[in-house]
Amino acid sequence: MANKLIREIGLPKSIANIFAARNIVTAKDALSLTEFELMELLDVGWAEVTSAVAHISAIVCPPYQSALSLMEQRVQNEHLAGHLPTRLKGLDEALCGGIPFGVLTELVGPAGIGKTQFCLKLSLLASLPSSYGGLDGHVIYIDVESKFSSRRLIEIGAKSFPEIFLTKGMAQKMSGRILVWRPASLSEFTERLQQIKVSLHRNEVKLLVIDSMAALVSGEYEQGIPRQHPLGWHVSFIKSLAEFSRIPIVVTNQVRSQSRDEACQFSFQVQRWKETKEDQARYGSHLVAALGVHWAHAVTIRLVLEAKSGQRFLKVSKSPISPPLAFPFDITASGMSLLSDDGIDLTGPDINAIRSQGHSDIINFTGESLQ
Ligand SMILES: Nc1ncnc2c1ncn2[C@@H]1O[C@H](COP(=O)(O)OP(=O)(O)OP(=O)(O)O)[C@@H](O)[C@H]1O
Repeated sequence: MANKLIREIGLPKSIANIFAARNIVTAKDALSLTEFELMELLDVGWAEVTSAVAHISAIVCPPYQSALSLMEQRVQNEHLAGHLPTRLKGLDEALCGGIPFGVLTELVGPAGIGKTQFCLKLSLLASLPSSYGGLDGHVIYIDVESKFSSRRLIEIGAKSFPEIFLTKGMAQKMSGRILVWRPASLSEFTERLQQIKVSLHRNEVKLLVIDSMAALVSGEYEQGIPRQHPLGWHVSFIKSLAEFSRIPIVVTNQVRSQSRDEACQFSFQVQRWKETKEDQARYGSHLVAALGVHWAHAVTIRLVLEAKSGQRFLKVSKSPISPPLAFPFDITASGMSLLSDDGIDLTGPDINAIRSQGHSDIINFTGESLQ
């Protein structure tokens, strides 16, 4: 605004020419001087100077906006704040439409519980034509652990959307929209992330998946909690990327055992540690998300995938719009499916607990491994 050119802001030509002749080009140049200085410099009267300054100020100052007009703008922009439906009815209802645009959604859970399966399905849904309820866009899938399986992707597509995937050429078209990138190191990831805004725009990307964020720093936590968060910069950058690009960003996070040091760094926390141990005994969980508190604050939605008594559960553990809920689920050839769309209410430590009870019985998929 301050750099607006004086010749373009509708001053009477006679006075605009005098400003130009004295090399006062922008609104900022003019408003940096007092009226008296302007009178002296331009060699014009008080009335002309004050009227010109008032005109320049009125043009460059952002106008007041009423609360009503701000609300109207918000309603108008609501289409930008959309959702990617997961097609898991209970979850979509809880999240008021699905995975929201413009924020980070995290999937956390033990190995083999189904995080990648969920990400594959979301990628397909984002690439699907809008006539089929998709976002009709590209997906950038950052496959940190080389777990992405194109055969499994096509299998989920063919079983979930046979009308599209069994049409000639469509499987190629859909999978061609999913751009997979495997960073070799954290530094390569960091470098590429800095340029990703351009890729998101150029490729009309409608979903960004990072599977998994924790794997980028695997080993960092083995010696206890690091002093500085190794992904501190990335957390802020990815969050701002979601806000800037208005697309859903889904990241996976792994689990690790909670250490005693972590639960009671100070003497007053010893009681808390005892309670934690009791909760762990009661809830059968000693697992926490691999990336710590700093990361947890950055995510808007946390979905915990866990195993309890040999059954998989998907929990909405953090959401600004949904109460904490749990849905039993299964993984079939068509991907994840909820066994019930009625969420079970969660309270207390149950909300954040990450269990892996009877986990080994359910992750052992005996079918052909798809790469
Ligand atoms: N075709 C299929 N049919 C049924 N279940 C399958 C099929 N393919 C994979 N699974 C299930 O998905 C599980 C693997 O899930 P996934 O790879 O998403 O785990 P993850 O949570 O991403 O694990 P990690 O943290 O190790 O990456 C398998 O253990 C199996 O139970």
